[in-house]
Amino acid sequence: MTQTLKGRRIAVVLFNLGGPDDQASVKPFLFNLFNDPAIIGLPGVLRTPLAKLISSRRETSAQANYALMGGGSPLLPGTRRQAEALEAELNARLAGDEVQVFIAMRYWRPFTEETAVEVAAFGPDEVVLLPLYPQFSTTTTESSLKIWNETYAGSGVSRAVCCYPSATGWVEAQAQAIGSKLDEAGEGPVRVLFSAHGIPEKLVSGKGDPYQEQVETTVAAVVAAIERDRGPIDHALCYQSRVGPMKWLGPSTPEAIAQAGADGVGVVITPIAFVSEHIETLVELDIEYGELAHEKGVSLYLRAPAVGIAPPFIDALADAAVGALGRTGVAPFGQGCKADWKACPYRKGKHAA
Ligand SMILES: C=CC1=C(C)c2cc3[nH]c(cc4nc(cc5[nH]c(cc1n2)c(C)c5CCC(=O)O)C(CCC(=O)O)=C4C)c(C)c3C=C
Ligand SMILES: [Fe+2]
Ligand SMILES: [Fe+2]
Repeated sequence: MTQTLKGRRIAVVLFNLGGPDDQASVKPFLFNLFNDPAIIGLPGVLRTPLAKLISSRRETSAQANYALMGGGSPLLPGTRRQAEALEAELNARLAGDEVQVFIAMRYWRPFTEETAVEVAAFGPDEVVLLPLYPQFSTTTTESSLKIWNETYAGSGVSRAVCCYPSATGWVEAQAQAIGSKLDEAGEGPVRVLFSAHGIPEKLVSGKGDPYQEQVETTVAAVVAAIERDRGPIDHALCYQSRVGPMKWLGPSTPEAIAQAGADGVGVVITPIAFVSEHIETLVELDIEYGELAHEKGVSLYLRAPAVGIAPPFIDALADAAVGALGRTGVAPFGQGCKADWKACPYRKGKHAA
């Protein structure tokens, strides 16, 4: 049902991971990440000392990687650009209402807890919780929404967007970015590698985390959009950024790059679970895996940019926010969906809105 009531104050909260803004904040950022029970599922008495240990051990190498991007993460500036574009789009679509878009980061500033206070001060009639993760994972979306639900004490009816793995604008933005790189690649044999951030396999098999299934949904939709325009493409899904000793989802992106070398095909690689540029794209995909591709004899290695503020993607976010505002009779997170997200009516093909 479409809302017709005008003059509402609408807060849209964008959730993302956050990243250190300078070299000094690398260690506390890593501590916050590894101290999250959604990342390390141990009781606090064990998790907190472990998080201290891991963040100390990783500090120097992580600082060196952030130094390659000027010292800190570009995630917040990129997210601010997305927030501005979305706010303009939503205020145009919902003329008569006042829409303000906020940013809530999980592990660094602006912290979700701080944003919850800011949103309360805005005094919204409606709150839309919109993760900048197209695919739901317990490690990302659920972790962010949990903190939000525990800390937000302001006004308004809150509705969460669970995920949007096959939303039209998201898929089109991906297909366009990859299509441009395929044009650049020219005539030789090329494989499109869809690289998603990995998670431990145990989260999928044990906890039923829907992330892998939703990443596969995105890949299938993007491949269909590309093939609609250009005919069949060679493609593979792989997972990057493994951390720690556990078995993660595979094949890993380094394995997929080595395979491309062995098969004698060039590579167009695209981040399929990130919507902006940050350490995982600018350092891991561009520098580390670029060097690996060279070592493995991959003759062509091109990387498609993250969708950022590509108009179809901003449209997809706006569609999701407007869809959530008009939602009645569907349990938002914090009620039915959070308690039992496997039963979420917005899972699978129904996430487009
Ligand atoms: C789809 C998005 C993401 C998932 C799923 C995810 C899971 C996950 N991540 C780690 C450990 C690290 N992630 C790090 C950086 C990082 N991760 C994401 C997104 C997802 N993570 C983003 C957007 C970023 C970039 C932040 C930035 O500063 O630019 C890092 C820090 C960087 C590094 O040292 O490599 C770690 C560590 C785990 C363990 C995990 C699932 C269990
Ligand atoms: Fe859901
Ligand atoms: Fe991560």
